[in-house]
Parts: sequence; structure tokens; C-alpha cells
Amino acid sequence: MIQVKNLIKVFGTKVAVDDVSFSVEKGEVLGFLGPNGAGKSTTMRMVTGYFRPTSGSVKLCGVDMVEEPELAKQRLGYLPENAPLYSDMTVASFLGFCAELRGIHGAARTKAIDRVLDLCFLDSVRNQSVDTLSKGYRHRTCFAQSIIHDPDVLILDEPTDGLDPNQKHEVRGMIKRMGQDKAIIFSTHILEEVEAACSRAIIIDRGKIVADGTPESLKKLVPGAASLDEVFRKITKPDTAQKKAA
Ligand SMILES: Nc1ncnc2c1ncn2[C@@H]1O[C@H](COP(=O)(O)OP(=O)(O)OP(=O)(O)O)[C@@H](O)[C@H]1O
Repeated sequence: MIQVKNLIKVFGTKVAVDDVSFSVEKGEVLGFLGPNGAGKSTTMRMVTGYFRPTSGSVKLCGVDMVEEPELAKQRLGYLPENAPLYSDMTVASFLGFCAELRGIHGAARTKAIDRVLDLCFLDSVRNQSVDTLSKGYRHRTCFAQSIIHDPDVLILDEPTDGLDPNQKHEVRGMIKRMGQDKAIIFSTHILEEVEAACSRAIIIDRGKIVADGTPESLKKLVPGAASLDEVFRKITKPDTAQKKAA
């Protein structure tokens, strides 16, 4: 469902993403890992059509993101790192507004709102104004807007960032459930999250993929490693080390 081929993004003299290729099939939840500045957000922004690649291609459900962006984006739900919300709207009216933007009207709109309120456990706050929500509910509202049109492909940039442990647990559960019939990529710095929610993970370092496999197979990359955390530390360089080397 997601096909990324030889993706490169250069900012000035900085090669942020350096020849990255991978694909994600329906039913897969792919964790996207890497140290700060590794190129995760830049890759995701190219997959979502927000950045145009310097070279390489992205196809969603067979549709090329550069050649047919509108068609490709119809298949896509995106939760950016700092998702915007209209704070004076109620949760239900905000989601209704997002549905309209996606071309969902009338009875289908009502159905779509009810579906995401239920999926994201937002029913109890449906008539509450967005600016009075707690951080966790606000975050779930952002999540709900990204799936209002029931997309085949879902891209989530650090979807549990800033949530409390209960909320993190809930969001991971949501991702895992939704992953059964979608192709999902999500970036995270929390390695236990990958073991809890992902069927596969990619580790990216200085713009290049350095590991790709199931959480179990990644653990075997470093003999004797007891956790993904240990594998991650052994095969990536910390941001500070990169600065020293530069
Ligand atoms: N718009 C931009 N202009 C110039 N450089 C950029 C731009 N966006 C990202 N970069 C650079 O590209 C590199 C990769 O950044 P990116 O945000 O993709 O990393 P990341 O893996 O998402 O990091 P983090 O975990 O800190 O969010 C960094 O060196 C960053 O400074």
C-alpha cells in the first residue's frame, strides 16, 4: 500500500534523507525509529506529500504522490507532530468540519463522526469545546481527524508524545487495532512502543536505513542484546556524536 523508492531529500548542503526505500503492506504497523535529526520527519513529510522529494518516488495504493497528489492524499490520514485544532469548536463540530473538507456530507458525515468518536474514546466529550479539553483528549481529537475518512494508509508522527502512561497504552492499542486493515507508519522514540504495537520496524540513522525487520529479528542483529533499546544504541550514533564528527 505504501511504496517508497530511492527517496532523497537535500536541504542546501544537508542530505536529510539519503536513498531510502521500503514498502508497507495492508495489515502492517511499521515503527519508524532513529535518533534526533536522523530524517524520520522529513521522510514522513515526503510520504504525505508535504515535502517534494529531491529525487525518488512515493506511491500510496499505487498512486504517485508527486504526479497525482490529490488522489494519493485521499487514501491517506496524517497525524503531524504538532497537529492544529480549531479551539472554539466542539469536538463533534470540529470532526464534522474535517469530514466536510474530505468531501463527506449528510448522513455519511454523521456516521463518520460517530465512528471516530467511538474509536478514539471521545464520546464523553463530543459536545465539549476543544479549548477546554485535557492534553490527552485534545491529542485523541487530532488522531480522530486523521482517520475521519477511513484512510487505507495512516502516517503518525510521534503519536504518543506528551501523553500519560494510560493514554499511551490506549493510543498504542488503537494503532494496533487499526493496523489490522490499514498500512500504518508511526515514528517514535519509545522502543517499548515498537514491541507493543508494531509488526515491523525500520531504524534510520543519518538519513539511511540501518535496520529493517520484526522487533524480534532486530534484537538478533546485536548478539547478546536483551532489548531493542540496546540494539538501537549499538547501531545508531547519538546526535551529539554526529555534531562532534561534523
Ligand atoms: N526545512 C528544513 N530545512 C533545512 N534543514 C532541515 C529542514 N527540515 C529538517 N532539516 C534537517 O534535516 C535533518 C533531518 O531532520 P528530521 O526532522 O527529519 O529528523 P528527525 O529524525 O525527525 O528528528 P527528531 O527525532 O529530532 O524529530 C536534520 O539535520 C534537520 O536539521
